[in-house]
Amino acid sequence: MRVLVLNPGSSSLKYHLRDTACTPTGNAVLHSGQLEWADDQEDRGGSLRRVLQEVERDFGRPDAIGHRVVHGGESYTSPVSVTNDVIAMIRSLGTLAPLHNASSADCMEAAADLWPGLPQVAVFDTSFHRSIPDFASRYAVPENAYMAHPIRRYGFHGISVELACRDAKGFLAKQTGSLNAVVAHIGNGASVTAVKAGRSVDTSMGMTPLEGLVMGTRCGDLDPALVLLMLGEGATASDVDDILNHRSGLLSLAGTADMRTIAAGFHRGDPGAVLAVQASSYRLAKYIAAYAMAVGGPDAVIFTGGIGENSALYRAATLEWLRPLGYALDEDANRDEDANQSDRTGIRTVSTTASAVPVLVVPSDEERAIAESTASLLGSDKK
Ligand SMILES: Nc1ncnc2c1ncn2[C@@H]1O[C@H](COP(=O)(O)OP(=O)(O)O)[C@@H](O)[C@H]1O
Ligand SMILES: CC(=O)OP(=O)(O)O
Ligand SMILES: [Mg+2]
Repeated sequence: MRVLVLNPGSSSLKYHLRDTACTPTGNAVLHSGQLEWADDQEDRGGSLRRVLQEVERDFGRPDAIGHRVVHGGESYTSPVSVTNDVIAMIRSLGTLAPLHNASSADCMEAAADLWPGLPQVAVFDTSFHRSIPDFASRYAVPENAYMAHPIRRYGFHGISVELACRDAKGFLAKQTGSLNAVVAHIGNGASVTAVKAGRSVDTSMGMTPLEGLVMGTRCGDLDPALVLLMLGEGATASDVDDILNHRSGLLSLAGTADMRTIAAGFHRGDPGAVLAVQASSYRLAKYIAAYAMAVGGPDAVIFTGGIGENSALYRAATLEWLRPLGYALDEDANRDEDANQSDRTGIRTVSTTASAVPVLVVPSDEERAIAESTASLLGSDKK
């Protein structure tokens, strides 16, 4: 089945045309691309239509579309066929994922306009985290105070984390369902997940993708009283949203959210870049140590996502904090130039054999997982 996968991020849309019938290691990429979102909503619709038209012109109409949807709330625990009701629910959850959900709903409507009747499937980042127990997902605040949606930790990046675990399990030759891992998905958005016996038991993102790690432009964990102080000093809710979602994180510490630029600054000794690497890696190391407890001892720590896969500096800085717990980096294997040491799935080990826990780099492939889920829901995965 030829599935067009649409993966809208906060600032861009990644799209892949995949053939799910191919290859033992996964589905084949027939075409892929990325567009940067325009700020204005009208232009967004136009750029979306152009992407779909370009795919149709060069490859013909796909058999189905698979969408990555960041927030599925409490309603969606597995992939679903897209209907008008589903689109409305995804839009209503947009208050909890303002950088992502509206884009998914826009993609679904643009595709339905251009290709009426073409099957569309929504695959949710939140689904994998439905196994998190109440003691880890419940916030100690009154339930439902002022909120349209249940107050709890939903967690995100589940599509990426689930597939990284599946791939790592093959690499480590573990039995199905038996993997204990701590998975750090570090891209523009970043989160870390505790996986026990193949199921998510805790994750650093929360009710929204703002909690947890220091991200490209998002603050991650902070004292919630800071929000009250800002409001008290005259900021509006939208000012606070802009500050915490768009102007914080690495950007606020180093003046850029791009880890490549930060790494260059770090090696020059630029204080902002040094602080950004220290603060972001320290936050991740704290979570890894805590989640090692949550999973009852990990079989592996996994780095994935744009930074996790490509930044030797970020991985080395994180493991340095974890050295007192016996984690040991293999400096040669960790070098990005050594990425060709990986197996054919692109997985490689960057820790020494003496390390308390093996540390792996596993390529993130959300598009492969979404294409597979789409074909599977539509009953065509055997074709
Ligand atoms: N070679 C590299 N070295 C360091 N960082 C990199 C490299 N390539 C990409 N990145 C980082 O990966 C980030 C994007 O990751 P990605 O997972 O694609 O993000 P998202 O899906 O959240 O938009 C960029 O911010 C960039 O800093
Ligand atoms: C949930 C999230 O932050 O996604 P991304 O990393 O793709 O922006
Ligand atoms: Mg991403």
